[in-house]
This record gives sequence, structure tokens and C-alpha cells, in this order.
Amino acid sequence: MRITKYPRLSVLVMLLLSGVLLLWQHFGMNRVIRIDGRSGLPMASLDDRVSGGASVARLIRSDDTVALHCLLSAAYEWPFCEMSIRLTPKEEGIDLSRFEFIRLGVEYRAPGTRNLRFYLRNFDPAYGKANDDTTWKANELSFVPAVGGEVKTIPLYSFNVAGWWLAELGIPVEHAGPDLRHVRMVQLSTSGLKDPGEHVITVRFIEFHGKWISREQMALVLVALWVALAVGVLVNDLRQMQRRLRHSRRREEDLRSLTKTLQLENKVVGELARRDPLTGVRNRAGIRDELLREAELAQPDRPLAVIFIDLDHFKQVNDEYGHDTGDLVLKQFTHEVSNLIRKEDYLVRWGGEEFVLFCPNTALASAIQLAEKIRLHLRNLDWEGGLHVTASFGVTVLAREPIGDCLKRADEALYQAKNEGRDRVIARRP
Ligand SMILES: Nc1nc2c(ncn2[C@@H]2O[C@H](COP(=O)(O)OP(=O)(O)OP(=O)(O)O)[C@@H](O)[C@H]2O)c(=O)[nH]1
Repeated sequence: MRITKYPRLSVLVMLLLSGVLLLWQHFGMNRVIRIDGRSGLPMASLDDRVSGGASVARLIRSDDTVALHCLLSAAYEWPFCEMSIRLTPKEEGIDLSRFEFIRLGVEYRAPGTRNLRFYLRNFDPAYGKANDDTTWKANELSFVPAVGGEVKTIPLYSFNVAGWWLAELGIPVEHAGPDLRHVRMVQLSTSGLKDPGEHVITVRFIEFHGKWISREQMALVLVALWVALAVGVLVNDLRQMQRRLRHSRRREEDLRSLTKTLQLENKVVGELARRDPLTGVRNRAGIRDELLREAELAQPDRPLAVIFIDLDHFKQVNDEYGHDTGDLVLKQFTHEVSNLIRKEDYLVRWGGEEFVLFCPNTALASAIQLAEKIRLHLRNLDWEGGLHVTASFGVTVLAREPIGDCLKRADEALYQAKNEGRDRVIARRP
């Protein structure tokens, strides 16, 4: 499962996993090492004869039990009998530090006090020799065995290091504490002041109980897992934020370029709406703003000339040569006229084959001259398809009047030109 994809699910799974692991650690994961008559471990007995005493210890194994029969003698100052069990031939021994408690199925029959000493002998080259078990650390516990087949349970933290061992070997203080990491031997001993007579230590079993994974280890594992998960979720959040930021930036850029395109398109569409699609010159709507502006700017010493131009007998062109030829004539007309006027003049298709020329800062006489020039140019032109095309002109200038009155006057002049035979220029003063 990818944390990056399902952060919430990961937390839920982690919660469940933690619960399961904790419960498992608490109720399961049990680890038990059992020593009994069937274990087949090497066992031995020892008595105070090694120190000059007269006690006699004997080890008797049966199917289920191991018994140390000891005839304790008062001949020696510190009489003792003991049995020892080698847990492993390996030098590193067994690590009992993670075990929690010992269950002792041990009985002790004795004439006087009934306490026994239990030793866990730990080997460490820092203070002992591998081949001399007397140098192995004597982790010691004194206890009174249960009676009547009961079992004694003792926590492992109850062990201390035997004072006599520390003193005999002159152990430095840094090695004086209990150590159960390399236990190689278990011992049960009558040691201490005991009444002479028959002492019998019967071992049914010795069990070391622990967990495969300690609570502390489990806590560490869980903390590590949670930290890893938290880091994963945080990194994921960070990445998502970066991704969203990148995405929104991209969208912003897209929107910006879209707006730009739309603005451009609007401009183009606006421009197209202001122009005549056939000839490309302005149409009425396209000249409106400029015309109003020029009308405002017009003064007696800076007049605005208006020239109405209408192609003569254009219907005949269409009828005789076809509409397409008519279109070509209209295009050629605007092309020719555009070449004859200044760039500040406006040629406008007023409708059909009728055009208006607005010439700012042009007196009536100049406007008439221009109209004449255009008229002559048109009539002498080689038209498409060898046609002969002429035009009529109505000329005036704008006085202190509404622009509509001026247009009307120019239109009337044109009407007159038509009536008087066409192919001519008629001017009207305001
Ligand atoms: N080919 C073409 N013809 C057009 C266009 N617009 C208008 N016309 C034609 O122009 C002709 C104008 O005819 P009329 O109004 O009778 O004018 P005329 O034939 O020029 O006669 P006069 O103006 O009196 O000289 C009509 O036949 C219209 O169909 C256009 O965009 N293309």
C-alpha cells in the first residue's frame, strides 16, 4: 500500500497493526526454556570435600526428576552440597536478560532451615575464564522452595551478585552488577549455615519465561513505524501542496493566455464588424466614431469634406457580366480610390455600389478637385473584363450643422449628378 495514495487508510492500518502487535506481545510471543530430567543437559554434584570437609553429595536422575542427595557433615566450617546444570557448551551462553521470571519446580527436604541458593553463572571474558566456571559471575538468589509440589515463581530482577564471589575474585566495581546475558550454568546449593544430616534437593523443572520481543523493543518498533508513517504523510502532504500549486499556476497561465487570445479575437471580430467583407474598406458602423470625432474637429479653416460616390449603371454590370464580375469591379474600385486619397482620408462603403469619402482638413475646392481626379481615373481605367465603368460624385463640406444635414446635402448633389447624365461631379455649398 502506498502511503502517498491513501494517508488516512495508512494511519488506520497502522493503528490496527499497533493494537494487534501490543496485544500479541502482551498475551503471546512467549518464550520458555525448560530444564528437567529429560533435558539431557550435563549435570554434576559438588560438596565441601573439595575444601577439606566431609559432606557427601550424590546426584540421582530419574525419568522426571533430578535429585541431589546430600549427607551434610559438620566437619567443615562452611559445609555445602550443590548441583550444577550446564545450559550450553557455547561460550556465549544463553541470553536470559530478556526473560521476565523463573518458575521453579524444586523441593527441599532438610533437618533445619529450608532456604536454598540459586545461581545463574554468567561468563564474560571481561572478568572470567571460559574454562573455569568458578570465575563465571554468580548471579545469586536465596529462596525457600514451595512445598507439596507447588511451583515458585521468581522475577529475574531479584538476582544479585554473590558477595563471596566478588570478594574471592576481586571483581572491579564496573563488573559488580548482575549480568544475565551469557548464562552458561545453573546451580542449586545448600550453602549457608545448615544443620548436619540428610538434605535432598529435588528438581522437577526449572523454567525461564520471557517474550521473543520485550515490551520495550516492541515500543521502539512501534515508535519507529509511527515516525516513519508521520514522515511519509508529511512528505505526501508537502508533495500534494506543491502539485496543487503547480497546477493552479498552470491554470492561471492558461487563463491568462486564453484571456489574451479572447481579447485578440474580440479585437479581430470587432475590426471585422467594422469593415466591409468584400472590399475591406470601412462600413457605416466602422466609421461612426471617427466621423463624430472629425466632425467635432472640423472648423471653417479646417473643413471636413464629404464626397458621395456611386457607380453608374452598376445593375447593368451585374446583369450583363454576372454578380462575380460586379464584385470584382467593386474591389477594383476601392483599390483604385484608396490609392488616390491620403492616408488620413476615409473611404467608406455606404451600401451597395455607393461609397462615401471623408476628407478631413479639405476645403470644398480641393474636394471637387479630388472627386474630378477620381472620376477621370475611373473612366480611363482598364477594368476587369474590359468593362467601361464610370461614377457620379456629390461633394460638400461640413458647416456648423449636424453631420446628417451635411450627408444629406452630399447625397442630393450626387442625385443631381445622376440626373444630369452621370459620370460627373456636382458640388453643393453648405
Ligand atoms: N456584384 C454586386 N452587386 C451589388 C452589390 N451591392 C449592390 N449591388 C448591385 O448594385 C446594383 C445597384 O443598382 P441600382 O441601384 O439600380 O443602380 P445602378 O444600376 O448603378 O444605376 P444608377 O445608380 O442609377 O447609375 C444592384 O443591381 C445591386 O444588386 C455587391 O456587393 N456586389
